[in-house]
Amino acid sequence: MKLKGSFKAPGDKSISHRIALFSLLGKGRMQVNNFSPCADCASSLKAVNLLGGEAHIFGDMLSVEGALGEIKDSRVDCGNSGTTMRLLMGLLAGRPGEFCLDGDESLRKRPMQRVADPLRQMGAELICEKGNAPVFIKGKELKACDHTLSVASAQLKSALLLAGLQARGVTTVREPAQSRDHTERLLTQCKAACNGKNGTWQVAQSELDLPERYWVPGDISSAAFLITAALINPDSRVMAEDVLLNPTRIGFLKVLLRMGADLKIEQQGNHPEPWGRVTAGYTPKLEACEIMAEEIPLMVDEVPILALAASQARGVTIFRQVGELRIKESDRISAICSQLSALGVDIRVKDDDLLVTGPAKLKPVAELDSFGDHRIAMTLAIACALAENQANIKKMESAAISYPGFQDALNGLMA
Ligand SMILES: O=C(O)C1=C[C@@H](OP(=O)(O)O)[C@@H](O)[C@H](O)C1
Ligand SMILES: C=C(OP(=O)(O)O)C(=O)O
Repeated sequence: MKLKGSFKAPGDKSISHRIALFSLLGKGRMQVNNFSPCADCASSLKAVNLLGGEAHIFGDMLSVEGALGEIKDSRVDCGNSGTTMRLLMGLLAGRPGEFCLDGDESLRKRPMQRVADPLRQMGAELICEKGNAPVFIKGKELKACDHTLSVASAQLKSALLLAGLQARGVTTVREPAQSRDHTERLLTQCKAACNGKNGTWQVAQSELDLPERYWVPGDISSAAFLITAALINPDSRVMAEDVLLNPTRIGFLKVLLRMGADLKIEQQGNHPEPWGRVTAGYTPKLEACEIMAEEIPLMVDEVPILALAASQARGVTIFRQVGELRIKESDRISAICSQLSALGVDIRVKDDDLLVTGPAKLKPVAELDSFGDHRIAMTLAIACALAENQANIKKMESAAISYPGFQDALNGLMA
């Protein structure tokens, strides 16, 4: 299969979530262009409107009003979105009122204790039985805390920084390795009392001053599927335009460059975040490499598609310490191992390391399972395109959780 041409991924999901949810702590009217149309961000928008905010979407243009109105419903369904739930835990912990955050079957299995525990240290009152959703919150007056996180998680960091904006004193958050920094960037743009560097951030009580206009660059995590597809399919060359190039999100591009990929990264702007263009061309001789534990948070959502790239590289690619992937929308380690093995890939787990030996010739299969996980679904769709195999991928529709136009974008490049 040959892929040719350029494409624009939808607005970045992580940034879109934050833009929407932060409006609950801000003032002013904001117009957001290229807001993500995905199902996960729709959960955040719904939450904003229930919790007294005002968010209206027209195509990919979002209009949000910072002033808080009446709470319409304090029970919020976060759907499949871990980001919506965890950020709301931090945001609501210091708000007067009682709230209940729930989600779908997958979200109900994901750990919330890691957020609840440090929030309780700040005086928050939260109940999440066995550490899972539903999460009940009784808003309390919060006091600042100095947190040292045991896991590099941007969702956990963000929840604590959002709580810190409502707490008495200066809240410090230290992470063991750098994770995506959209919260820190946006808080700075909203003139919050915050500062920091190298994985240590401090915030003090502040209201957010929402920017009048905000443009969301394309989602590099969504673009990753089509970029990788071009690298592994003969005669292919694609260009991802207007895409986010934040250094804390492009770990997978750096790994692919180490593997010898024909990749060109051109930064074209720095506002509101670094963005530009990525060109990817077929690379017949990808070489295996070792990916260190501290690199994983910088590419955490790209591990499934990178594992497929590794299956086409010569030698053993080792992803160190990928345990966090077990607690995403599915157990992504088990999902990629079982599904790529079914396609004939030599893929194994040793402790928390993932080992992929290539190059593999993918074999045709009748059926594959995404386990309802969007990133697994899109990885398998790219694998099937490479194998020229029309397998039925169970719950392929889950791709819309982050990338509603995925199939059309892939077809468009194949035409
Ligand atoms: O903060 C965010 O927007 C996200 C952080 C990551 O999760 P963790 O921070 O829990 O690793 C990532 O997997 C998720 O897709 C989005
Ligand atoms: C893990 C993801 O999202 P969330 O944690 O917000 O559900 C993802 O988009 O891959």
